[in-house]
Amino acid sequence: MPAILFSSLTGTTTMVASSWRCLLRIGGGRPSDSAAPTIAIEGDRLSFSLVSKNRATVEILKDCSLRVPSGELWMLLGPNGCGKSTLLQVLAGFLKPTKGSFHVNRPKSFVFQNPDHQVVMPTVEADVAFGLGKFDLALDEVRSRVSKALDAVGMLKYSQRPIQTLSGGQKQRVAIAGALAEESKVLLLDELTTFLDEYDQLGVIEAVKNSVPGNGEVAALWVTHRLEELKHADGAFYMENGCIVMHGDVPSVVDFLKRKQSCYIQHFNL
Ligand SMILES: Nc1ncnc2c1ncn2[C@@H]1O[C@H](COP(=O)(O)OP(=O)(O)OP(=O)(O)O)[C@@H](O)[C@H]1O
Repeated sequence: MPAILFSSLTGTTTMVASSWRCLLRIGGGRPSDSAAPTIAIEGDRLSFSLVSKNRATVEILKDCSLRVPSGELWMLLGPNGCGKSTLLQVLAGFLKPTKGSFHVNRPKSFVFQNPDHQVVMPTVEADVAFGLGKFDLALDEVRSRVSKALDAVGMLKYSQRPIQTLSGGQKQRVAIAGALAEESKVLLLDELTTFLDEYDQLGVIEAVKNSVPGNGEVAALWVTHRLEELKHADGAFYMENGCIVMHGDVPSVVDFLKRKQSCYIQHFNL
């Protein structure tokens, strides 16, 4: 653990925060030396069910198949309650699918919706360095990774700032920087902009776009209900009632959604 960065912490704080952070950065082992496959996220006929209190089986995901290539940002769209977050949690490994299989390149990181659930350390720099403690890196390497990651999300000039003075969007960007510092190959992003104002939304979108450079190894799957964010993606999946009913490049998905909207308007004679 980089002692200089964490000198203000007590051992107790570090231990508690460390076990908590395991939830965010999943499988943070060293990246594999083998060449990364072209597909970073792959799900094959994933289903997920729960048994309700009255012992009825509730199907939340039904036969969901998806593929996200390395170097691309894809969005997962759909109405409230259609299963987007559940699918993301299955891909993160938080939930075990009832049927189907999946592969997600590692290390993979999950960034939660609430910015206050992302950050655990007193300063920006310490928070980004936090997950690197397990790698036994030289201090120069830690510093270099932290600076590079903060630069990618546009937060380098805030490196010494106390975390609690940041806006929600800035906290999200610090969380993304933490994942990049660990050289995460996959970012699973759950409705990052829900609690943010317009300015912070744009900052987070820019941060994600910089983190997923076109020909790079990092892929991201972003759950959103904001259609205006679609224009930043390389492609999207559209879900309804637990199923992926459409996927494709952004123009095809936009066209599909416009046609859906106009059918709806005609149906209800609006
Ligand atoms: N633990 C649970 N017990 C019972 N039902 C659940 C549970 N988790 C999710 N659900 C149900 O599964 C469905 C899908 O939930 P999920 O949160 O994945 O949807 P979502 O598309 O992400 O919704 P939103 O856009 O509102 O966040 C919802 O109907 C939800 O109520």
